[in-house]
Amino acid sequence: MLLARYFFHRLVLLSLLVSLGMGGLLARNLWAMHQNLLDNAERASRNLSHTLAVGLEWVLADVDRDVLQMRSTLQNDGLQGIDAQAMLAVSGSALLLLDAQGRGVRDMAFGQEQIDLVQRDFFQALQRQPDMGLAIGVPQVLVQDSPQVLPLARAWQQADGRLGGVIVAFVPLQRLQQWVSGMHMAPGSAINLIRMDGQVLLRFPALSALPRAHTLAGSENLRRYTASQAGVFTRPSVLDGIERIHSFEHVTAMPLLVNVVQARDAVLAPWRSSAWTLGGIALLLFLGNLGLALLFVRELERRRRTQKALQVEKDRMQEMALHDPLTGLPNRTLLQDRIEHAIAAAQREAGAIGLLYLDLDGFKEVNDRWGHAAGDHVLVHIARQLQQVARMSDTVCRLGGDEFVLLLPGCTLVDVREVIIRVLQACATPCWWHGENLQAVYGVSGGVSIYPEHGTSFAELLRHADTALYQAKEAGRGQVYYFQAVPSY
Ligand SMILES: Nc1nc2c(ncn2[C@@H]2O[C@H](COP(=O)(O)OP(=O)(O)OP(=O)(O)O)[C@@H](O)[C@H]2O)c(=O)[nH]1
Repeated sequence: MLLARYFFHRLVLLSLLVSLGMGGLLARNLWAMHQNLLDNAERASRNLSHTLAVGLEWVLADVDRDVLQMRSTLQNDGLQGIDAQAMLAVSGSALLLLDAQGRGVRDMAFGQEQIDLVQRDFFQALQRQPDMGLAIGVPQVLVQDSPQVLPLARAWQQADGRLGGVIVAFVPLQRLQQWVSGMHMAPGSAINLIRMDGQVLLRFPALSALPRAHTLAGSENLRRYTASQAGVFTRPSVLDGIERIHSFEHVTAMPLLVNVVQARDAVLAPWRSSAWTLGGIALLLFLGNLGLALLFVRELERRRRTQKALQVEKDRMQEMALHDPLTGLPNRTLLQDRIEHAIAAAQREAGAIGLLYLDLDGFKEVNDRWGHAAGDHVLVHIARQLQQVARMSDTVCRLGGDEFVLLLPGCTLVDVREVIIRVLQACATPCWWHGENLQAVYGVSGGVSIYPEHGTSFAELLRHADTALYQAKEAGRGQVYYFQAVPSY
């Protein structure tokens, strides 16, 4: 409950607000870092895929030029136009001429005329659709124990339009691999060479789990790859479902594209560790801040309580200093203060003040017969009676012992008579003590002085009222005298 009250203290709320502000700022910066990292990764991937696409185009277009050159010779001059020298590929790749049945007609690399490639994917594709242009096969081994090659093939047609055969160039895979082999790839990142139909031709670094005929055909990723010349997007990979940043670019004039994929998790790994560290520090600062604010508020509360207790004590002391502890009536000190204020007011307004000095008769006997407690009871009873007859502006005071004073501002010599009657009646009311009426034993005598007739100061008025009281007692008790010993009732 107390903690809940502390919690809603302005200081704590302020500290929460400051902490929230700082937290917001930190979150904003972390978010900016996060976005920067992704942007940088995208930019780096885009640059890399662009460089690779341009480089591949440069190499493969060279090879394709050789193929095109041979096709034009074949179509113009037929087979006899091909001599050994003419078949030397300028690009340095091996060239092979297949007849319409996929058998080797002439080759510059292997010197094998009996080679049969009818089952190879590129040959079958061209056989089905001779006008498809450049066909690119999956990396393959041409003859046993030779290194893997990437086939680039085109059909040539005879004068009558029939398929004359296929010219195929083999680009050693090693030649392509050596470009990328020096690159350092982060975990989960890869470079892929993909045919437009979705067939993955090459992947670096090679995945041991990569299926031989891994194809993206029919996937959303392939749809995006083929929808534009180049681009970047983030999606799970087809192969393993890991979320990756995909940057791709088409190899100009080839049914090929290059993509660079980076695992989003790996890209964000350094950010994540910074975020945890900064988040942890921010949380500690937040808790520290909150803790300090709570401690501070608790200290403030403690001081406030102490001050309140001190004030209560001070008020109590003041009350004790100005009031009678038995009856709670103002004491002599407060009476003096009130009279002086009343005199000042009366002087300003030419008003009057009555002072009625009362002393119980036979009070000692009450004490003697029934004990001090009974005496106290009588004193409290008289105090209450006097308070009841007094007006709001009057002051009933206990001077000490069995002496009471009534300060009656605005009360003239004429008015005081009525007050005296009421006071004497009030004091005559029964005062019961264990079934006995103590009032049968005591009575009351009084003396009156009036401002300004009988005095203009507290001391003078009190003294004269006391004198009148003395005279009343002398005259036989149970009566009230005005000063100058004129009996009033
Ligand atoms: N119970 C009680 N008695 C008190 C207190 N203060 C003074 N007294 C007693 O009050 C009495 C006052 O004395 P007196 O005024 O001579 O008593 P009295 O019998 O009224 O005499 P007269 O005034 O001459 O009629 C004394 O016995 C005091 O001890 C008090 O606070 N409580």
